[in-house]
Amino acid sequence: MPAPESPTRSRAQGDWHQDTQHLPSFYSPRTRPLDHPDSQVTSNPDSTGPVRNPDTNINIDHLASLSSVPTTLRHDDASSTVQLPPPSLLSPAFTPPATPGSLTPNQHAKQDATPRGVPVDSSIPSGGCGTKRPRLLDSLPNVQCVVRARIPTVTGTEMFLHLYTNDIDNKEHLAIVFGPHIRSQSLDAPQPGETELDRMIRGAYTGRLYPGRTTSGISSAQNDEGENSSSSSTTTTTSAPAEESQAQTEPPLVRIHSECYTGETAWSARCDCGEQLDEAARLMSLPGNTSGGIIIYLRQEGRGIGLGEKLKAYNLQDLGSDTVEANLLLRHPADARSYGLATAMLLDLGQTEVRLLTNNPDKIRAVEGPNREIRVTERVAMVPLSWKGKGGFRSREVEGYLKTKIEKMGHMLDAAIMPRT
Ligand SMILES: Nc1nc2c(ncn2[C@@H]2O[C@H](COP(=O)(O)OP(=O)(O)OP(=O)(O)O)[C@@H](O)[C@H]2O)c(=O)[nH]1
Repeated sequence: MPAPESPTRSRAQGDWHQDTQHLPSFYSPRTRPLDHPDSQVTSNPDSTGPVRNPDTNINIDHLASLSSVPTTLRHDDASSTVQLPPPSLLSPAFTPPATPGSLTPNQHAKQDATPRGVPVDSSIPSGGCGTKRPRLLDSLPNVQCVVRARIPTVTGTEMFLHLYTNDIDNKEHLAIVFGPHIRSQSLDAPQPGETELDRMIRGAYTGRLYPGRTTSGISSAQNDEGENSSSSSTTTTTSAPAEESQAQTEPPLVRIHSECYTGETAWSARCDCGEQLDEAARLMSLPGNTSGGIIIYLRQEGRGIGLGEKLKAYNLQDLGSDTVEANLLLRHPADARSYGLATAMLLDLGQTEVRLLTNNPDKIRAVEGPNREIRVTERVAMVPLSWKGKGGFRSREVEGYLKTKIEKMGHMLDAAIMPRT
């Protein structure tokens, strides 16, 4: 949310700077072979052959030993020889820098201007989304918004928090909605036998609640028809007031965000997740952004491996692996996430075109759905604030994390604009 500067996040910058001045800006921790004396990681004792990651069929032992081979580079402006991260067996092909969507726009003309995006088209190879095809489900999951509530934020902006259930997991996924015109069809659908108070309690009302309000503002015609009422999004009519049904001039800004307890709650400087969440909310709240915004907050902690496994991955990172290698060493895919729920939630919120805040090409294609139910018309890059000289934080860990995302996961961020130490 247009969240205030976290004191702890700011403090990390100073501490880090003292500790890491000697490191090159693109420093990325290297792995050690699994049999390194300092390593706590052991190769599979029961196995006589090489250990392979089930998803990638990559020989993990081989990967670890390859990663210890140094590559050297001499900076033009530095006299010391420094080591680059290891070459990767996993790197997807880079998007050529000149293709649409591959640029990293990092200048905003005015503080309150809407963020600049670049057009993308996932249907063509040169469309700025790489060439990898994510695995998609044949059909989208069913989602239901069960409750929504107004949340005034500490910066004065208001948003509506929508809580969803679905038919593929039992987690509470969220949509954080900025702007009064974006409404959930499944929430607004009248439910059999409910009263006006019931509707207001679950958030299916127009405008604002106030003490003594007695009607939800949404037509109860279908409700009155009794038994035939359904929560299906397609059969509902609502009577939203004029300001809520105003036409959108352009697609809303959308961020598909995956849960990160460490980065969002525990002040971690290992990743930029907390900053990205704050920045997405700030951009969506800018006065110049009249098309509103949606943060789809998916409960796929640790790129889908869960918090416990992510913490193990952090220990492996402290032992020298990068973020991809750590996942593979734990026998997980580099990225275990899916985005079908996000697609279904966006459709429920009435969106078929979005401007997506991301650097991740996989996300663009995946959120569009198996039949391109949604179209990502623009990509708005999430450039770390410290790269733009606009605050944020720096740490050796986050720079290694971002560098690995660029080099191994095809993230569309221009490493050349990463500030040097
Ligand atoms: N396994 C693992 N997960 C991590 C690590 N650091 C952060 N994460 C998780 O990575 C996810 C961050 O994903 P997003 O914020 O959606 O970002 P992204 O897919 O990297 O792409 P962007 O849209 O460009 O930000 C969260 O689920 C974090 O918990 C790590 O070192 N290992």
